[in-house]
Amino acid sequence: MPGGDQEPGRYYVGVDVGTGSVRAALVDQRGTLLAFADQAINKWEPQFNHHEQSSEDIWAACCIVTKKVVQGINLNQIRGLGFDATCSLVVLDKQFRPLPVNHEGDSHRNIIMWLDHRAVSQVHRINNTKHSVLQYVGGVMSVEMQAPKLLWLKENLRETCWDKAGHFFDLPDFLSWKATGVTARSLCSLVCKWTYSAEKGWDDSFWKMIGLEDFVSDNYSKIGNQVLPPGASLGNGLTPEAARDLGLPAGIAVSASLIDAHAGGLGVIGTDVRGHGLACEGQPVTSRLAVICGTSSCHMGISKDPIFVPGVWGPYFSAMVPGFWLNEGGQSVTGKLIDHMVQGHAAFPELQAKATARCQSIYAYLNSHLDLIKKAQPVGFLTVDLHVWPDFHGNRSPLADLTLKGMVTGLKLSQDLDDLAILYLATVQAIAFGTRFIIEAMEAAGHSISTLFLCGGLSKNPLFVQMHADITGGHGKNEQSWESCVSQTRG
Ligand SMILES: Nc1ncnc2c1ncn2[C@@H]1O[C@H](COP(=O)(O)OP(=O)(O)O)[C@@H](O)[C@H]1O
Ligand SMILES: O=C(CO)[C@H](O)[C@H](O)COP(=O)(O)O
Repeated sequence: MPGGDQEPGRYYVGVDVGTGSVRAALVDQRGTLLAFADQAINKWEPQFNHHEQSSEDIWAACCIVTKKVVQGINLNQIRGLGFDATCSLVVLDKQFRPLPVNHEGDSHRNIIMWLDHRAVSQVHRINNTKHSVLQYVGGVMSVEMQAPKLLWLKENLRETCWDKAGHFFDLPDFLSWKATGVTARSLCSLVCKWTYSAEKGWDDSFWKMIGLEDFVSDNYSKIGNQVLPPGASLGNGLTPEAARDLGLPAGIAVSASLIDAHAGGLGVIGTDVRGHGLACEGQPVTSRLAVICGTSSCHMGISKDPIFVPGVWGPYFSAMVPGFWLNEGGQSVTGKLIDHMVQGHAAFPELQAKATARCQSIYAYLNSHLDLIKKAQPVGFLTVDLHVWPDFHGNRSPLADLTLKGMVTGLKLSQDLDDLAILYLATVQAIAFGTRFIIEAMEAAGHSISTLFLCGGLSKNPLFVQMHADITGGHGKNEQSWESCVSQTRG
């Protein structure tokens, strides 16, 4: 029986909502993974830089994967359920029905996704205020945070959305509300994406200064005036309605949520490394950097005292590890960029056909193709005259410049599979240099990092992991002192 020694098994269900899919895991009381399921979710891009999703669609996917992982177990032994998700903005009316976040008036699409860059004018105006809350987001607010998106809705969809809205949720908090009926928000989402302070709460002057005084006058009821630490038990647990949807018994404990990157960071940063000869063994946990790499990459470093890193989000108190400050560096597109480069190349159909013939993923095929063409030289040398600048969706950290664009130099007229493989390698290397750039900024501000812990979909790619180890390893230090571990807690 899963989970069992002599004592009856106790089970826990975790639901992870990424950008491209929803995953559920069933674990026992020791954290052993017993079952896993995933389900793709829909995304819409009605205009360039507008990215939308549907909260109903995402909830339905959560129900499908949860039902799958609990198949065949005694449901009465399930003790808890928790959610993490991307920090996308969910909009509901006063009766908790979806509202459109688009000009088409399609209320099914009621989520502005985290990577949506529609609120450029709004975020420039917010940054021009130089308000003191901006110190806690790296000095510059990102267009991917919630305040500029809310202002965009007020300025662009006043009648169809803003005036009717009753609730604006971060997606992780939407999911815990949907499961329990409790509208309390997680400290994780409010601190990291909404300018809430763990110590001082909301800052009225910020919302008034940016033209969203509406929230102050109704005591923040639409964006959250009850805040709980991640992991806190919500209300009376799973409601009968949500229990029916998910195929679980009513009343199971449901915890306040985490943002997906923070759940991944929490999952890997405390890893027991004894006996692996890693640089961080016996060192404080603050010498570790969790890198959560999926559609994007998030670089999570913690400290005992607040550290202000220009262009790196935070410091956020208790937003990931209780009692520690968090700095969060990030690259807005990494997995998405690799997919974009590979799928857009003229040799992509040939790659697909060859990978399928060998029953391999395209990335496993590309990695073995690079091994073949590198001959005796190290694989990294294949890109001596081909270089990629990876900011195709702006630079989240440490430049904090959403206007930046991508670049490729060194292109030739040929477009065969060798060219595709080398372009893929150059893209992976560029992303790894981006990580190094972020670490350098964090170290210049006071962090001291010796070991990277990778998780997420890209950590399944050995080339991605190796390039991160090689490229961050020489970073002004003893070459031997840097290492990368891979721990797959997600995806
Ligand atoms: N086995 C693999 N090898 C290489 N890349 C992978 C593999 N599995 C997933 N990926 C890449 O990881 C990214 C998705 O990671 P994931 O953690 O699922 O993302 P998200 O949480 O954003 O939905 C995609 O770009 C995908 O191509
Ligand atoms: O901003 C975030 C975390 O702070 C987003 O949730 C994240 O970048 C999207 O995550 P993923 O790449 O795993 O889908």
